[in-house]
Amino acid sequence: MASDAPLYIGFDLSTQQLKGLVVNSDLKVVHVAKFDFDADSHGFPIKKGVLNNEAEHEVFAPVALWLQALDGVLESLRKQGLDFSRVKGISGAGQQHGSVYWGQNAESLLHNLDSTKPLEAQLEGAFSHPYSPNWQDSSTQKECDEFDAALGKPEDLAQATGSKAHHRFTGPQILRFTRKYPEIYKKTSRISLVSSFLASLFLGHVAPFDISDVCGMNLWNIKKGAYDERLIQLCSGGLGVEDLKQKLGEVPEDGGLHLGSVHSYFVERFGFSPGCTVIPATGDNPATILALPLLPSDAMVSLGTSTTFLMSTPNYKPDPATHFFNHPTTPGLYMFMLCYKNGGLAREHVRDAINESLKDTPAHPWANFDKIALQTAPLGQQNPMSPMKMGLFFPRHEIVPNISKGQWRFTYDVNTGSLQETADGWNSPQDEARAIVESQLLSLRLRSRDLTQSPGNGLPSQPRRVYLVGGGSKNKAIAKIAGEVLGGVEGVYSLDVGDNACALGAAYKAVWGIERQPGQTFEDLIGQRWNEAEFIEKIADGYQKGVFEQYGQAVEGFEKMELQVLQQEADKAKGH
Ligand SMILES: Nc1ncnc2c1ncn2[C@@H]1O[C@H](COP(=O)(O)OP(=O)(O)O)[C@@H](O)[C@H]1O
Ligand SMILES: O=C(CO)[C@@H](O)[C@H](O)COP(=O)(O)O
Repeated sequence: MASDAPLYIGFDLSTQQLKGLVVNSDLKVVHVAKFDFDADSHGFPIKKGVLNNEAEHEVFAPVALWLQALDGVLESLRKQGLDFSRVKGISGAGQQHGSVYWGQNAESLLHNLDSTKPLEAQLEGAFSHPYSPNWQDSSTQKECDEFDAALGKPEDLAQATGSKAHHRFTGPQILRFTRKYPEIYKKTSRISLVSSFLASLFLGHVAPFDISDVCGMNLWNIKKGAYDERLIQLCSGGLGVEDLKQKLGEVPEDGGLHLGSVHSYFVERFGFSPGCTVIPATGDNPATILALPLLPSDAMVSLGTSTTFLMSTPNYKPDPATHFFNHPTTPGLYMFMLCYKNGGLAREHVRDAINESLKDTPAHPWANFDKIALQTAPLGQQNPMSPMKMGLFFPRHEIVPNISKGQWRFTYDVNTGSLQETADGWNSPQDEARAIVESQLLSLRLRSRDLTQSPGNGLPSQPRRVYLVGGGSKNKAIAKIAGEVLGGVEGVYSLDVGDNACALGAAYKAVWGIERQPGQTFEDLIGQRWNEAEFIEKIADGYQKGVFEQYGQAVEGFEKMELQVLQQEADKAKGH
């Protein structure tokens, strides 16, 4: 490839780090840089990228941290020798739902960036509020109840916006903000999502929301393609409907839109070409499905801080337990998503408990966890007559099911259908290595079973392929169990970029935005350039007759277990 051939950057501003990944027009990765918030930042008392106010169930991140991270990633790419003048397009991905509150002087500070100074030094004053509510926040139960009731029932909100109300969704978060900080809200000039915040930095003015990421707000009526007036009215908290609309701004439909050229700050400081174009940044989950030409029969499981299950589908079938978003690039397609707060960090708790109980912290911290998970029989069953062990492991308040933090252990007798809450027969924490992975995967299987179809030949409904991405996708033990629980006629795959799928999807979005022919879809352009043999690897078997059916029976017990815990929690709340 010529030494002046075009390059494209995708950024991933997630919970625990910012990544920047550079690809060429052939979709090959040429640079990756990472800024780990806990390890690489200075001046912020964060843990796992966030701050907590336990008393109010708040979780939030300092916005200035992200500025420091962007300075760091760009410097790191420069050190790697990236020729910024070859970069033709920039796009990005942001952790979903988080909101950034810009102050009155934001546009002028963004416009007048001084290329001799880092971003953090000159934009700290651009925000009316220094923190962005994080997706792990659960402070908005009251506001969620109001959103769920605003159109009738939670089902009606899901039908309109793709999701029932969720603590982390931006609409309920903004409503709480109007109540907790009315004066700051009034002084806020614009509200960005984390994705549009990222695009704003490169553009040098506040960027519009992305057509997919806007669906994570409980404000956007997906079928109408417009904000829902009743929800905007509620969200404004009585502080002005038109004012809120102005703070939110327009939402362009085209995910490949040319938002404008990169700001001169980046041209002067890093040597970007003045013609380098900014393409809308989207949510981290929508970006993840752009990391490969995903077929509607495929499933992706993102094992990041959160666990998410993603499918691309032409069928809009909202349900209060799931999420639908506009597809980030392709009108007429939707993205189906399940999201769990208790993903990577919950598995880490079990991993650490096992290492502690063995008084052994191996060089590879997952070694004991993996070994024990693989040595344990599916569902801890010694033989088909013995009861299945299953549990819920929630160090944080979970999203689906909506259950507060806690840990529950059960046994389930398939032959009698009897379910018992008991730790008898459990060897903790050892048994929990397999049980936590199974628990997370059984929840995915339970909630996605209506979207999968039989691949033919009399086989049961299941995905064609399961693609694992995110930090946990490196883990072969988890991959093996994923194939056993979820199936996948062609197997379980990982991308050769490992945990960088989200940044890769953002970079591909930039390639498509710049190089597409008129009317050419993302799937068509990426499909033509995609080199399957080079880009993905089969890491585990998928469907295995016998064990898949065994987990099918476990799903029944798992559903019962969730309902029982939900009921117990509801009774506890009523003081029974
Ligand atoms: N070998 C591994 N096995 C299991 N989980 C892992 C492994 N390596 C990393 N992880 C998990 O990956 C998570 C981070 O995933 P990543 O996708 O990089 O983060 P983010 O959610 O910030 O995008 C961590 O919480 C960690 O538990
Ligand atoms: O809340 C959601 C999706 O609804 C999360 O998936 C966030 O988007 C953060 O993701 P990661 O940091 O785990 O990638």
